[in-house]
Amino acid sequence: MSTATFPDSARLSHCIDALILHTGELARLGQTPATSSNFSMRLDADHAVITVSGRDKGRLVSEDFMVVDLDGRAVGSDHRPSAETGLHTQLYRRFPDLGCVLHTHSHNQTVASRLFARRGYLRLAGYELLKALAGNDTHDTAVELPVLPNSQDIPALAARVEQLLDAGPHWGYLIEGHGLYAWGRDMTEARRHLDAFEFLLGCELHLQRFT
Ligand SMILES: CSC[C@@H](O)[C@@H](O)C(=O)COP(=O)(O)O
Ligand SMILES: [Zn+2]
Repeated sequence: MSTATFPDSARLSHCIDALILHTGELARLGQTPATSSNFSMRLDADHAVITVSGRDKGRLVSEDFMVVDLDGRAVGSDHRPSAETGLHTQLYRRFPDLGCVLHTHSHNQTVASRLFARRGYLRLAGYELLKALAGNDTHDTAVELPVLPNSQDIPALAARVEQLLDAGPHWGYLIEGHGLYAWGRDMTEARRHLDAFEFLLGCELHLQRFT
């Protein structure tokens, strides 16, 4: 989109640059197959910039982004925002200091989401990398990564997310047979959370071979 369409065009331009850089990296890591995945950053108290629906996330250019309000309505664009916009905007509404939401469909995320769906969560314990999750300062802890049933009904899925957020602090969640949502106060933190979960899911799947 033209950055001139949003009052704080410098902020919009900065966010689009960061999103293009990180989505390209994640695509090259194989985490955004077949146009899957979606990405957003907060612009201000009432707006976010998010990927247009259906675009190849490995080849994004500025025209593949659009502004939405925090109810998911397009602002200054005729494009359709990500089909999962509601899962982004609910997080921005709930957490005023949240700055970035990343959603990917890696192999590890998809396989783990199926393996642990019945239990409803994946327990990650004793890993040094748990310190990558904001607020954790020791390996000697356990974090539960929730696994929600998949649904094409995004408001219903968002309601399930609200329930799990009510229950305690989270840095992300899996959706069964689908992928991972991770978030942070800015792109750096959201990316660190996503990368930590991706690595830890790989470890847990590897360990499964020995149990
Ligand atoms: C191409 S299948 C994946 C989609 O159904 C969806 O889960 C997804 O992640 C991307 O949807 P999008 O509307 O492009 O944001
Ligand atoms: Zn998805």
